Amino acid sequence: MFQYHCLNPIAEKGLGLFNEEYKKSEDLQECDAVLVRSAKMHDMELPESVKVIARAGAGVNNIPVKDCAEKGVVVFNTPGANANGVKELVLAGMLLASRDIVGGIEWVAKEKDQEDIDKLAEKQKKQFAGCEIMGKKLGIIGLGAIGAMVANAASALGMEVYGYDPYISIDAAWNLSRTIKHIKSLDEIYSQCDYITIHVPLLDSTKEMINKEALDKMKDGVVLLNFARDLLVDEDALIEALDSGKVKKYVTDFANHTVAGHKGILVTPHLGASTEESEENCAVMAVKEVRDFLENGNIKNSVNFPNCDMGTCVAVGRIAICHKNIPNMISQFTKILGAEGLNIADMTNKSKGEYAYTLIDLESTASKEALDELKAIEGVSRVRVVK
Ligand SMILES: NC(=O)c1ccc[n+]([C@@H]2O[C@H](COP(=O)([O-])OP(=O)(O)OC[C@H]3O[C@@H](n4cnc5c(N)ncnc54)[C@H](O)[C@@H]3O)[C@@H](O)[C@H]2O)c1
Ligand SMILES: O=C(O)CC[C@@H](O)C(=O)O
Repeated sequence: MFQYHCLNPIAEKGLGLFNEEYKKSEDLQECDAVLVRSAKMHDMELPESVKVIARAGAGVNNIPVKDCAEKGVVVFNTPGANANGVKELVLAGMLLASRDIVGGIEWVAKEKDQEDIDKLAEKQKKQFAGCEIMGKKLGIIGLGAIGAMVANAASALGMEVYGYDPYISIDAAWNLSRTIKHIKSLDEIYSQCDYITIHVPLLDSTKEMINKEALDKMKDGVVLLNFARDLLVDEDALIEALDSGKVKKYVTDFANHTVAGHKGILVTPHLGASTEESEENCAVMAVKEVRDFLENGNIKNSVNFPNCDMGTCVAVGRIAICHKNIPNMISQFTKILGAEGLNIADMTNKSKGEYAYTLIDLESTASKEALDELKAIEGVSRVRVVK
């Protein structure tokens, strides 16, 4: 029996995929798995029982990913599962920034009791007029799941799309429309584009990448959209650029005291992935990842351990070892198992950066002593009997 705990509400369509072998628990103690959306986990004390965290979403900046790797806790996310939801809101954001739709709707609501509201509307509407996005230049920073979808959709709407992503995956590149201009320098995006949208993860290297220097290089009257993370933008510098007229509108999905209520800023309350479809897609993917990991030891879409798949175990036993990616680990594992007369039926070892993962199928059951010896190897963070 496995236990899981949800730190945020997770769509029932996903949780329904847990079978009778799983129990939802109201507290973390004794849990094998944690499911999370945006809850901040950096200061959370995780019990030793937690082996896996699944982020039902893309960004993992709310999770101490490296600390988890050190403790042998595998962290998953759900790449692409909410990308369409975000893409649609980005398109809406561009339209809201281009036409004063919000101002117009608010005006009608305010004047609703005017007898001649229809005539008044025709007179007043010029104050809400705007511009079209067709023919405008859109710069996209980050062409992953969301950026690539935004690029293709904006291109289909007649925008001239400039894309910048020095680390683009082959899959994302294949999915991009041929109309997207491949841009190799951010300066070109800044100097050419009327709209700029950012779709990169929040990392030390991307924090405040949109700063005063970047803003100064942008075209006068640029519209900036941020549906990725607020800390990617130096929002004090942004406010200055807005107040000076350099930036026409800032559309952000992240409410905070700097942006909320400020003229020229449209703020949504982190709604990018808040659609029925995205919430369900993320929950379904997260639960499948957790189940395959807990039941088979397989890893797919982890952000701190490598992909590793040995299917369902048909041997007598399977053990999973989280460890450092350093020399001499496999030989130490096989020495301990060999000394106990355990024959290895199958084995996989994969690495990702500093960390590695080994799955070993055995023709007989490993003793507690052998497991303890494996755990005691320097660089091993967790040994788990999967079967
Ligand atoms: N508003 C929301 O509700 C919401 C929903 C989903 C994701 N997000 C945010 O959006 C981000 C992107 O999501 P995604 O699903 O597209 O992720 P993704 O991993 O598919 O794409 C990120 C892309 O950014 C690129 N990148 C990384 N560093 C870069 C840099 N310095 N310059 C240019 N490109 C760089 C990567 O190569 C990758 O292609 C997430 O990390 C998350 O923070 C927000
Ligand atoms: O769970 C959410 O609503 C937001 C998810 C989003 O920020 C993400 O990074 O995927």
